[in-house]
Amino acid sequence: MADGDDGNGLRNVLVTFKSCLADNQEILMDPYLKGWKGLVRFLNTMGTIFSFISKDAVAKIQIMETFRSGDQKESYATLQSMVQYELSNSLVDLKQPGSYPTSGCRTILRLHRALHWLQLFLEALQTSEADAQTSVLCTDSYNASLANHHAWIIRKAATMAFYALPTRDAFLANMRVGTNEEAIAMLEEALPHIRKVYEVTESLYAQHNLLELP
Ligand SMILES: CCCCCCCC/C=C\CCCCCCCC(=O)N[C@@H](COP(=O)(O)O)[C@H](O)/C=C/CCCCCCCCCCCCC
Repeated sequence: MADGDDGNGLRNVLVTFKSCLADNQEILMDPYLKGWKGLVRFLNTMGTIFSFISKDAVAKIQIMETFRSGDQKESYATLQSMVQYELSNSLVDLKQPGSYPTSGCRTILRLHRALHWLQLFLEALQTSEADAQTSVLCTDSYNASLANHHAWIIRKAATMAFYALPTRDAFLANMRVGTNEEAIAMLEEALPHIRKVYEVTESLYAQHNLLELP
């Protein structure tokens, strides 16, 4: 099984985000990346039309995994230690693209924005009516989050791909956590942890003026 999925469907993937938060409120890098890997694995079950999205996510996960296995791996143990290390060593392009196009801060910012999309999408899915269209839920969540940071061509391609999403029933079944009711209950359980990870990261990035990294 790939990381982030032990064969019991999306429950284990989403619950991974619960283990991101250390006792000192820092965000642990390894479970954060493990959660993303599980999400990408789930996305890959939706069809090749989503490949361009999963490839970008995989590339970003790999950048971070390389940091986590390199000389400075301890500096990348948490999002907080990464920010501290990269800023104090001037390893981040703060205003315009330059010498550090794949800094950890920049790379995590892209995943962080995508986590906001995920939060909004899961909230919409959880509260939606049985006849709701997943493509509409996904488009609305995307437009309220990630789309604001994407070029026109990416927005167009993403919005087109969303039309290929399965019906709400098929989507919930694909999560492999039991009945629709059980899947919705699982979302309710996982969402507070995803929200918390998003909020702590948002606050960390805001505190260091990192929310608009090029
Ligand atoms: C119970 C529901 C579970 C839902 C599970 C969803 C699984 C989603 C898995 C992965 C999400 C993909 C994360 C994409 C990260 C995108 C990062 C990004 O913004 N990259 C752009 C900017 O990067 P730089 O150029 O600055 O390096 C890049 O341009 C993007 C390229 C690809 C297109 C990204 C579109 C993102 C749409 C996200 C919605 C995914 C829809 C999944 C539908 C289930």
